[in-house]
Amino acid sequence: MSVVRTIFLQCPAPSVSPLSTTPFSTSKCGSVKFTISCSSAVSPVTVLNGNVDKKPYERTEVRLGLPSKGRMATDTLDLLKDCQLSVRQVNPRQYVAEIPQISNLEVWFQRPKDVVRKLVSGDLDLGIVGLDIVQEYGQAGFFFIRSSSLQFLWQGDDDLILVHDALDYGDCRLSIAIPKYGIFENINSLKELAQMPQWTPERPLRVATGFTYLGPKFMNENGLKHVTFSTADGALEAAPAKIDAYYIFSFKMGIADAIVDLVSSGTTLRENNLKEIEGGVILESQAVLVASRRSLIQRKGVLDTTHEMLERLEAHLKAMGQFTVTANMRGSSAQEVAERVLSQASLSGLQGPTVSPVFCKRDGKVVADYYAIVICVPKKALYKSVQQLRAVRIYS
Ligand SMILES: Nc1ncnc2c1ncn2[C@@H]1O[C@H](COP(=O)(O)OP(=O)(O)OP(=O)(O)O)[C@@H](O)[C@H]1O
Ligand SMILES: O=P(O)(O)OC[C@H]1O[C@H](OP(=O)(O)OP(=O)(O)O)[C@H](O)[C@@H]1O
Ligand SMILES: [Mg+2]
Repeated sequence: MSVVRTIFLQCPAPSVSPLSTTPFSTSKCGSVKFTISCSSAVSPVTVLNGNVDKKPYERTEVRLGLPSKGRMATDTLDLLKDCQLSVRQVNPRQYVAEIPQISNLEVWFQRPKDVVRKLVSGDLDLGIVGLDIVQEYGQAGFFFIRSSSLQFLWQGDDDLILVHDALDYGDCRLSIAIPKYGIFENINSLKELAQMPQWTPERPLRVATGFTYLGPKFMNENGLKHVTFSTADGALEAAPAKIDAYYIFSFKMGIADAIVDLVSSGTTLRENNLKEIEGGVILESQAVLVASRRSLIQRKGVLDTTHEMLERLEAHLKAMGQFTVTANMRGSSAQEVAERVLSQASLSGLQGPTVSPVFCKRDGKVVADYYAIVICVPKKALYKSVQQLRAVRIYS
């Protein structure tokens, strides 16, 4: 198994900063006004989610947070299983499990947002969640790595490290959506939405969202003035069980003009007569492996565990993207068959093909009229490659 990404940490004597805390909500984001539709008034209280003990670093085990429920839960366990990292949960009702292949690793099942909060608080060292959740709840800052190698020099002050930013499931986007009807009928871009004369300080654009950090931040960065936000927190307890229901409820009640929510197939938007607009995608998201920066630097075993996981994930994801195509082809020699295959544009970059004679007995003699060729092609090139193999009469 080859190491595709390696982590190389080189840091000056690290300083231990005080425990980070996660604010309950963003009360202001630039000039965008932000309101919360909870029944009780929200004062600027700091709510600790995680270890309030000042010595979280005394534990010796490495902790990995995984989604306890929701659409990411099963897919995450399946991915780990495919990487020979099966999670052993002694009792499905228990929130702590283990991965026997990695010693000293404890798995904690948590809601996705709590995985991120606990990474920031120091209760977890590693986690697998959607990028949307990392950006929304790890807002203290994270270090984004987007290279085929994780070799980096330590810099910055960020709490979270994106160790793997594309685990290939949980694909969705965080998007602004508006009604297809009424005053929005001819509005098809963020620019047009921003320029609507309807929005004033007295009558702002009202946006319902569960993304109370990313939503206002995006509006602010894109120069949308006169916007207020309401969130489902609190309202959820009152009646609707689903956040979608809260949005629809908000439209029906006339208390929201737009939403900021996750979209994948677009079915939910279509069913509710809503549409996305040009320039309204806030974030493209998929499952990621994220780590606490402090744990990577300070806690014994975290770096090794991260290496091990990364190596297995990379090997699996790389293999998933490759297909082996085997075909028999008539030819006069292995060399001639190989030349024919490599004459095709989309096959010529291959390191292969592997060509082997296929023997049969004719007139008492063992002969090889056919050759078996094996090529390895990326998933994206599969269709084209098969077409090109057909073009050289591979299946004669
Ligand atoms: N429609 C979707 N298609 C694909 N991935 C999605 C979709 N909706 C959400 N996701 C991804 O799955 C993650 C978990 O979403 P899920 O709906 O399971 O949990 P949740 O709504 O955050 O749960 P809860 O609010 O109950 O804790 C999201 O953070 C996102 O990354
Ligand atoms: O584009 P689509 O494929 O229709 O998916 C989008 C829906 O998926 C998510 O909701 P989810 O089903 O997770 O329910 P939730 O509101 O309870 O989180 C999201 O909040 C959207 O409502
Ligand atoms: Mg959801």
